[in-house]
Amino acid sequence: MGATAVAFCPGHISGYFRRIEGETYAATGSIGAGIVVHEGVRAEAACADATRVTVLRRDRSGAVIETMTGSPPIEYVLERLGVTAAITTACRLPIGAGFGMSAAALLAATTAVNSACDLALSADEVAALAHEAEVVHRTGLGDVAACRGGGIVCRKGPGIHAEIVRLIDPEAGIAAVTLRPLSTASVLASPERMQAIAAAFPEGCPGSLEEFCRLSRRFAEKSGLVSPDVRAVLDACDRQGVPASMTMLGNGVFACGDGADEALAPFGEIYRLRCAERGVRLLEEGR
Ligand SMILES: Nc1ncnc2c1ncn2[C@@H]1O[C@H](COP(=O)(O)OP(=O)(O)OP(=O)(O)O)[C@@H](O)[C@H]1O
Ligand SMILES: CC(C)(CO)[C@@H](O)C(=O)[O-]
Repeated sequence: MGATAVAFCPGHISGYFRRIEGETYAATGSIGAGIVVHEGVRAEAACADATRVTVLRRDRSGAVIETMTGSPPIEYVLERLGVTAAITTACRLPIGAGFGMSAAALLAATTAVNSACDLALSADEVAALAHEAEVVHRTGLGDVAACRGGGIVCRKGPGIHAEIVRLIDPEAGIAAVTLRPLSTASVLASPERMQAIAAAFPEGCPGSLEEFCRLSRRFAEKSGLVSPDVRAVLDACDRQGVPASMTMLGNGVFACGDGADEALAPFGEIYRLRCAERGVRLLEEGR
């Protein structure tokens, strides 16, 4: 085992997006809006003789509830860097539920490996690699760009260098539930779905959490992505006058403002999330 490092990256709930296809990975991604949330992925890395990635899910109290081995996008980054490392990621939010866990895991793991293995990559180089891995593995398009910082974000171009408007509002809180996982790759690989998504894209950036919820809902309705079980949750929110939309891309719902908890309570475990003020960061370095 070599040196170790720990990094954290917040998650990101995408409310609406449009894919942008470029000539390179860097020019490929999405535009759209989302909210960076205070919960995310913590990654611990140690430079080692062989690569091993362990993925942990924890419950509210911190106890491990699921352990998985391997993460193709993270392994891709290590290969591109020509290093081997032992990496453990841990998150409380579910994977495949539209909380951007793949991007958060990639940014946190790459940041930790950069330090543990003394690679001296810049923050831009770390993010470019994480973004490339997302595009190659179809696990996301705009989440890496979003969770480099905090806020309610509006991405105006694809990739990590495009303009991003960030509305940092620590008071902005949402509640979310997830019904079952939805593979991001399965949606991104479907030309019909991508066409409906492109046609549903609303112009403009949200000026508030409330507007973000409203634009997201308009997009969700037009996109054809709302499944019957997501519809039942949205109907319940509508009946109670709580703005809500679908987590992109997961079979889940996020609801904004007063009454959000009560509206979502019958449908499963509620994740109470605050708008994050900061993005990915290194937490610890050890020799
Ligand atoms: N916490 C994590 N640690 C390591 N790898 C992860 C983690 N979360 C996701 N991944 C990798 O990303 C793959 C696909 O994730 P997927 O894009 O479906 O989920 P997500 O990013 O949580 O959801 P979404 O993109 O809809 O927000 C997983 O199979 C895994 O390889
Ligand atoms: C494609 C996507 C919805 C998956 O989470 C997200 O990466 C985005 O908004 O580009």
